[in-house]
Amino acid sequence: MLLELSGITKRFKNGTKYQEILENLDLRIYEGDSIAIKGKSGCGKSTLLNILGGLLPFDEGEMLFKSRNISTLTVNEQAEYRRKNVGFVTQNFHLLDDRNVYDNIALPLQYLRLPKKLVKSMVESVLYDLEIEHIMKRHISTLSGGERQRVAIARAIVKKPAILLADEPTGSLDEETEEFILKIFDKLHQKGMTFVIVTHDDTVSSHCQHIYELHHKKLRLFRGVASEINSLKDEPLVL
Ligand SMILES: Nc1ncnc2c1ncn2[C@@H]1O[C@H](COP(=O)(O)OP(=O)(O)OP(=O)(O)O)[C@@H](O)[C@H]1O
Repeated sequence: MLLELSGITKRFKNGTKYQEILENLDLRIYEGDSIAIKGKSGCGKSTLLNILGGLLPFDEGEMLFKSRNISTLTVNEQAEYRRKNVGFVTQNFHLLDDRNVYDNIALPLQYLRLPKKLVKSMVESVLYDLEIEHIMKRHISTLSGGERQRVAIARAIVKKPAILLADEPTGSLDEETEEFILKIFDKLHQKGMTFVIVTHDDTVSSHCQHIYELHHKKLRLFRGVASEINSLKDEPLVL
């Protein structure tokens, strides 16, 4: 198993009160899984994605990555976990506007201190896969939304992460660009990449093996293998 969440509870402090967002949530992710997470606005999808990515601490429970307990790692060790294993595609891309496409994609590899030659060949390979070689010298600020999204995906996958986390990856794209992005995810899935996509879009989730809904602070399975989720105990299974 790649990632295992057991009994995760997450609260945010708003003023003097605590708001519980996730309660005793369980999830098992196997290598090569493609998972969609749906749910109403504000139900905690991004919170869950940030926990999976090691960006957000939680209050109770345990998260194991390849049997290693992530919650007990130091801040530096958690940063290392993210750098090495997690690719993130966020809603607003978080690209560096004043740098070109090549530099943005190369950044995660530079953080890993890989040799320049290797960085070049890895960036070129992903530029080719995402059909964005022709814009590699363009500054991010000059790109369209669809182009930015492809660059954001390229940057997330260039280091071949163990898991790719994507928050509404087709959120503001037109149909044609969405189709292209979905083909990329299909190809990545065929190559064995594991990913979790937060999405409102049924077309996007239909490309995933397992579809969960975040509902009442827990996950319930919409489509997939029921034995892979423990939190179904209290929830109806909709197939
Ligand atoms: N840092 C924070 N401090 C306090 N409250 C927060 C924080 N981050 C998120 N929340 C609250 O937690 C709840 C869940 O937020 P989250 O962004 O995870 O929802 P979501 O399901 O991703 O929503 P959307 O679909 O609208 O993007 C919301 O009520 C939000 O206001």
